[in-house]
Amino acid sequence: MRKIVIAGNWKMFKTQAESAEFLSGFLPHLEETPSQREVILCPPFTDLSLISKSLHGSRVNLGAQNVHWEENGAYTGEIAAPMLLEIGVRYVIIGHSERRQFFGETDATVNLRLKAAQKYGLVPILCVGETKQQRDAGETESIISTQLKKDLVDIDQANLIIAYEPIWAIGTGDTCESKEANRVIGLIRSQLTNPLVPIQYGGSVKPNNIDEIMEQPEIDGALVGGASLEPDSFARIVNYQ
Ligand SMILES: O=C(CO)COP(=O)(O)O
Repeated sequence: MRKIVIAGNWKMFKTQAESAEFLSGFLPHLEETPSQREVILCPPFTDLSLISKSLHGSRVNLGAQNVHWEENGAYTGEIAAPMLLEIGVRYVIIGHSERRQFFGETDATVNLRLKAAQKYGLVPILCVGETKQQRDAGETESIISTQLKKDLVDIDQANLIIAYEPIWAIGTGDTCESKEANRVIGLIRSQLTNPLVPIQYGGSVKPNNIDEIMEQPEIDGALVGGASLEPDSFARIVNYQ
């Protein structure tokens, strides 16, 4: 049985005060959440320490939005895995399209980050996906296949989550049709050596489409951006039927 994993990626949103307010609204909803569902919050680095303390004893796990590949060093602005582990982080998003698009992330650096995360015992959430232009040109399969081939060199698939995030569906309200997301996720799975890797869908996941998305047999969860910022909305997603 593959695990169901629902993660909120807060991107560059929420101060500490705002994240504390979120938790007080969100945590009580988790009493209704089926116990085998994994729930993860990935706030900005500056919120991690405070949220980690507030989550103590709760069933929510903590994730970061990036990690550097060295243990420490002269890398201004970067964060290393031991720093995350010490404050209770267990997961880390790697290769998000916003990192690839705006911060020069390449398949080579994604691979280095994945290796470092696993070396220190963090479970990476690897993001892959195509642009609108690539989809229109019929390149979806080849783009994703290349990303997987390059990103997953020497990666242990027993400790890995993948998120299929079509770039054109992120933050646009233009969700990928659930059957199409299911098809692409099936293709991703066919390229993996471990059939148990959870594969999430991400891109305009909302309370009104989560049920349909989670009905698809290949989809093992969601990586949620905008709709994870508001307690009731994220609770509705986590507690999908
Ligand atoms: O990028 C995403 C999650 O990592 C998706 O963002 P939205 O849910 O805001 O479209």
